[in-house]
Amino acid sequence: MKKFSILIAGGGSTFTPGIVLMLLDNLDKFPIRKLKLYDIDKERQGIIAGACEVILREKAPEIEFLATTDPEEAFTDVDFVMAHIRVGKYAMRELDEKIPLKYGVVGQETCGPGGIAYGMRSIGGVLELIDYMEKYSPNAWMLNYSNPAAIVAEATRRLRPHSKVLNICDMPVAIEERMARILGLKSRKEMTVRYYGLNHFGWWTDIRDKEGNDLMPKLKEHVAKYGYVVNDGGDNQHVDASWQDTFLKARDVYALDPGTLPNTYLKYYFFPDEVVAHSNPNYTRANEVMDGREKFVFTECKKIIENQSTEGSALHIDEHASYIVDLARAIAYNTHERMLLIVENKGAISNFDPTAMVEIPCIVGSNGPEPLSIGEIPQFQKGLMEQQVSVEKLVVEAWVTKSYQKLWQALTLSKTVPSAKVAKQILDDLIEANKGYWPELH
Ligand SMILES: NC(=O)c1ccc[n+]([C@@H]2O[C@H](COP(=O)([O-])OP(=O)(O)OC[C@H]3O[C@@H](n4cnc5c(N)ncnc54)[C@H](O)[C@@H]3O)[C@@H](O)[C@H]2O)c1
Ligand SMILES: O=P(O)(O)OC[C@H]1O[C@H](O[C@H]2[C@H](O)[C@@H](O)[C@@H](O)O[C@@H]2CO)[C@H](O)[C@@H](O)[C@@H]1O
Ligand SMILES: [Mn+2]
Repeated sequence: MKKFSILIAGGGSTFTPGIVLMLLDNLDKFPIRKLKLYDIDKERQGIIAGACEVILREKAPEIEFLATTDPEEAFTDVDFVMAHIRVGKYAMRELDEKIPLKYGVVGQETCGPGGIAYGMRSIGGVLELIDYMEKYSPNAWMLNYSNPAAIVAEATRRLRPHSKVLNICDMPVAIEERMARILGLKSRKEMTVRYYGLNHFGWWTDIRDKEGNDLMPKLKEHVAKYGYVVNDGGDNQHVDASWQDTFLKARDVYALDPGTLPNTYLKYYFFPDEVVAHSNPNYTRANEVMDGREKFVFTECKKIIENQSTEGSALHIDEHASYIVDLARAIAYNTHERMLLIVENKGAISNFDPTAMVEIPCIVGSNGPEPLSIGEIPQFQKGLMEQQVSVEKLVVEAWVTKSYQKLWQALTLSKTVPSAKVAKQILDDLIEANKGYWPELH
């Protein structure tokens, strides 16, 4: 069996140890000969890498391991690049969230002005990774889950149309795991789903078991009462109260269109006033993550380094992330797995912009994804998606042409922003905050 060489780009990510543990747990399905980490922050990556080195020594000493900030060393002899970079790190996420809140607007990592600001930072970073990959390992595939995935995907479509990049998000995976729990199934893989939308902006229209039985009625009954909150508390990644609020709020999001089941992120577009009212402008999700996941992961990694052992470590396998192995296997072994990916519409949603990057089921094989046909979508979803996809396209246009005007239009068009005046105030603050990260706009 062929063994693969994997590069994790954004090696210093809080998700890296969980993903490495997950990869090691799946070696029988996806054998690895080399595992490399790449980041531009040597110090941050060094802590994660120090722990990963110990983990590998204990669990799979045969795998060659390397952490580097040198692109050539990182990207040479690689089969898959797993990309999860956060350009500007949590310090900039904090500003993305706090600046809009100053003006009474949703402050969120990937939605509204925060997502737009993050997009303007991420495009260059992700394109750079693609270029390194194509220079040093032209046969490799990039599995990209760097956010904001919608804007990044539009940028890759427009600026690197022939690159082997697959854009994917794990929010539907996390929700489907909850659905499986609600239904009493062992795994989300017992369900076959139909879903469409944009990234962090979509709906399930049909969910069946392998015999073809309709599972939507039971799920709807649950979601109408409890959203996606599950009795057993769910998974270990979403214990924070803010995530529980989001899963519960799906109940109200669902009420808007009881014919479908919604992605949790729609709450930021349907209930922005409530989201703002419940936000603390001085302590946002970025602060929660820095005080929670980041502190936890880095403390645990430092302990492992100090002890040169994982004994007693609280780091856990990121089981959610096994969708990444499914995706890599689909390419490597031509499995034809059915997965939700962010791909160019090209008529799959027949009454929607063919050039939009949409999140829909695809059959994935060695040649990449083959999107399934969705057909016509209703007026409500179509209207929402047209507005949102225009925001995403305008951001990429603004980045390419360095246009202040286009970015102002993007902010004004976002459903989360009340007026052009507020859009301009937020934009001017964001420009100041993002100096050195965004292209200079004129
Ligand atoms: N698509 C999804 O569903 C999904 C799910 C979870 C996380 N994510 C994304 O994964 C990423 C990592 O999240 P995190 O919370 O662990 O962030 P993090 O800040 O802990 O890690 C990101 C790392 O990226 C590095 N980085 C920044 N710019 C870089 C560049 N140009 N080249 C190489 N490395 C660079 C940083 O130095 C940092 O170490 C984010 O983009 C996040 O939004 C996506
Ligand atoms: O606020 P954060 O940084 O905790 O989460 C933001 C991300 O939320 C989603 O990812 C979840 C994912 O759904 C879950 O399976 C697990 O891996 O945790 C992730 C982080 O909580 C979303 O899909 C991402 O795009 C966001 O970045
Ligand atoms: Mn996501």
